[in-house]
Amino acid sequence: MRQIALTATPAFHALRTHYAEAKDWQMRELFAADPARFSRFSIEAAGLLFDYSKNKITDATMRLLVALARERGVEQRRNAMFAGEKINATEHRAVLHTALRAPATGTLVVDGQNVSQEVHAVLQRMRAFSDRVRSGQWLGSTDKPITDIVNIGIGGSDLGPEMACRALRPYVHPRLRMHFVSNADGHDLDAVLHRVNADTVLFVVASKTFTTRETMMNAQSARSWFLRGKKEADLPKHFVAISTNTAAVREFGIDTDNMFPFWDWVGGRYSIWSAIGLPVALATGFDRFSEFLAGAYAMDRHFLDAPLEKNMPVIMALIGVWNRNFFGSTSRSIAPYHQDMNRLATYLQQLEMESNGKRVAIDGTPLDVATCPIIWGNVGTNGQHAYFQLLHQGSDITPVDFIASLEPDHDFPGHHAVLLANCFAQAEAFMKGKTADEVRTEMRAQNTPQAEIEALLPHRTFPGNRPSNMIVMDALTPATLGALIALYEHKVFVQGVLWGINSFDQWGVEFGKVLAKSIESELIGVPDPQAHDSSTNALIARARDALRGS
Ligand SMILES: O=P(O)(O)OC[C@H]1O[C@H](O)[C@H](O)[C@@H](O)[C@@H]1O
Repeated sequence: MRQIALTATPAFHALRTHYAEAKDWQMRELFAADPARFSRFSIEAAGLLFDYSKNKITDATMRLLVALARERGVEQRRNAMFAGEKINATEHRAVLHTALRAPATGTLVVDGQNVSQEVHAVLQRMRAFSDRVRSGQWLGSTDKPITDIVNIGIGGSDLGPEMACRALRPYVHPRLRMHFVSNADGHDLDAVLHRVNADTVLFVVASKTFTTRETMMNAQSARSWFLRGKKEADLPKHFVAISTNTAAVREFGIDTDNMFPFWDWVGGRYSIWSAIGLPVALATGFDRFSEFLAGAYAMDRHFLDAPLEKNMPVIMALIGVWNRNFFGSTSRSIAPYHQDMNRLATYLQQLEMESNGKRVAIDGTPLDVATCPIIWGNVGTNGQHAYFQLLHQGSDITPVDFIASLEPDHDFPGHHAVLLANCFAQAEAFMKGKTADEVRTEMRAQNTPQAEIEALLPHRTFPGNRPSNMIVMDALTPATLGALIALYEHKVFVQGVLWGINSFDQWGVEFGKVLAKSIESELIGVPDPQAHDSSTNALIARARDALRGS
């Protein structure tokens, strides 16, 4: 079915007209004119405060943006997703990661499956298994408790569990060390295997398809390493699998009793809530994992129940579209002011860019608007000393998502006030900038000679008027982390609906994989110069020489 292009909607036209005026607004003036701006443009839900007042918006902007969301059918699409309709049209699949965090009381039937019953049956198995490992009842082949858990997976089967295990570091069991191996590069596995002992290690092989080359290779190599000093019969105590593909797990040699299933209606980048979250349950305990799910569920309820005008994911999505499609921002920087969130930006890269990095609409027609911006970032304070220069004074305007947690989980005096001060100051500085007059006054107070003041003026002024969002939580807990991730998931969903794309496929990833397969066979077998350009041929020839020599 053909759908109307975003740019053809009346709401988009109205926004274009509005933008002609908005493009010259100065946020400083907007703040000065309205003392209630913060309360007007902030929302609280599911333990998060979302302050979007430092964007170039007014009430009129928000009315037009919300009208756009209505015109694009955000509410209907949202309801269709939650109801299990096959909204992933190119793969004929439902999109039901929200069912993974819903309470056991509901019934949701998809293709004759009672989804909620199956979800909770697997959760119970995860609870039993993680309890046994954590309590030391699950013993390795020499009757010792597990000390090291090695998750082998990539993409959605790696980024979520690693991000969450790091973010929830204070909750991790003191006996357990968590490791994550994803790269086909053998150095990744090598580094981890040097740090673990075959008697006390548990490998979690995580792959939705159980065919992903990197993961299968790492799992095979881990298995061979293990069998150097152990017997096949020892494997079940040290290898478990998470997958949707039972046959492939069995073929790999993992007992399907030690397999935790999930389903094709869970996209890889949305799978942290499924059995893919097992490392999180192992590390922090099943009760904490349940709180993580409950935090996400609280955000789901908010997304379902709150009117669009006060709906955090909807507003966040609309602000993103306003910056992307009207102000032309090409990237968004993620700046968590929390060291334990140091994998968040990487996680969000997959969530956002694999979901919305598309250039055709769901009906296959080319889009005439830009879609997902480039997502990047790092923990805020470290970013300040690396790339914030560009954010303040560079030629591109990059909106920033600041994320702060008010209560620390350590007792070093002074640190947290410094951290929060930096976070809030950066957001203020992006908004306010520093005018030439302010620089002059400041430099005169430092007795700088007039000629030097004038020479340095262009370098020391800040244009400001640069947008940012601020997300604040009381503390980084399993629940607030769950709510935060669900917030971003729903934001991505709403943006997909606004742009009219399918956020749930990833055909773009396949092409390189197929080419790699044919080059791999040429590197170790017979080269086929007809198949490539001169650059690729030369690179293959060079690598063949090196591989022969090694
Ligand atoms: O879990 P797996 O089937 O091994 O897939 C791992 C990853 O592989 C692909 O590259 C997809 O683009 C990702 O969405 C997925 O998360």
